[in-house]
Amino acid sequence: MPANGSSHPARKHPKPNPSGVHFLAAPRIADELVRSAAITEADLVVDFGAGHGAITAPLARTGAEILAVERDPEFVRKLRTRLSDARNVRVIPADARTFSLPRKKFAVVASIPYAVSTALMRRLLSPTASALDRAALIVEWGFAKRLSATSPRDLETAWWAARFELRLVRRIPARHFSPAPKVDSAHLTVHRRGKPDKLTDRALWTLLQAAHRTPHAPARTAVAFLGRKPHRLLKANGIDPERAAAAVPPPDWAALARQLAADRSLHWPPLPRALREDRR
Ligand SMILES: C[S@@+](CC[C@H](N)C(=O)[O-])C[C@H]1O[C@@H](n2cnc3c(N)ncnc32)[C@H](O)[C@@H]1O
Repeated sequence: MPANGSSHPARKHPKPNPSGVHFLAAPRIADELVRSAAITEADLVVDFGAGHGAITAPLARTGAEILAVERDPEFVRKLRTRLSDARNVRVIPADARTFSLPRKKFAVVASIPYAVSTALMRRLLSPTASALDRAALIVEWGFAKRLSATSPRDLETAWWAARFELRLVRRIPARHFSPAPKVDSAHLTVHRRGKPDKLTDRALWTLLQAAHRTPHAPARTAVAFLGRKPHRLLKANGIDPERAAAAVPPPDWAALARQLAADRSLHWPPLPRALREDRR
C-alpha cells in the first residue's frame, strides 16, 4: 500500500482517462465527507459511482443502510468482495441516471462522475417529489462554485438553491485522486431547506421564472405582473426593489413565495412535469 494509505497509488502526471474514473486516494477526505453528512444508523444513503468503495467503506461503518450504485461490472464484482461482511451495504449494478431513487427520505454521499453531475443533480434537486434530505458530494470545482454562488446564473440553479442550501465546504486538489484529473474538485454539501406546500412551490417557480426572464432588470419589474405595489411588497420582504432580479438570493424569493402563497386571491400556474416528478 502506498504512503497515502490508498490501495490506488496517485500518479504524478495525469494520464488520459476517457472514462472519467478518478478514485479518491485520501481516506481522510472520505471520512470528512461522511462526517459532514451526519450519517447515523437510522439513515438510508446512496453512494453513486461507488467504484472500489473509497466512500462506501466509511459509509458502511456508520451502520446506515447503504445502496452502492455502480455501472462498471468489474467494480461491482470487486466491491461485493470487499464489502462481503458489511450486511448493511447493497451493491447495485446500475446507471446513476436511471436507477430508481428511493421514495423514502434518503441522503447521498458520493464522488459523482463529472460526466453525469448535472443529470444527477437534476434528478435529485429538481422534482418536488424527490425524497432527498441531504448530500455530501465530491464534484468538479467549477460545478461546485456555480451551484453555491449567491446569485445563481440560471433559472434551474436558482430553483435548486431556493429549496436546498448548497454549500462549498472546501477545494480538493486533483492530487488526491488516482489517476489525477485535470481540474480540482470540491466538497459540496446539500441540505433541504424545508418542505414547502404545493402552492408555495408554484409561486416560487413563477417568481423565479419572472426574475430570470429579464435577469438584469430591477426586481420590481419581475413582480409587476402581480398587480401589487412592487416597491412596498419587495421592501417588506427585505428585497431591494432596484437590485437585478437574478441577483436576489433565491431564499429571499422563497420567503416572498411563502407569503404570497398564503394569499388565496392569487392563482399560480401548475409546475411543469419535470419539476413534479423524476423524469429519467
Ligand atoms: C469519480 S469515480 C468515484 C469512485 C469512488 N466512489 C471513489 O471515490 O473512489 C466515479 C465512479 O462512477 C462510476 N460511474 C461512471 N458513470 C456512472 C453512471 N452513469 N452510473 C453509475 N456509475 C457510474 C465509475 O465506474 C466510477 O467507479
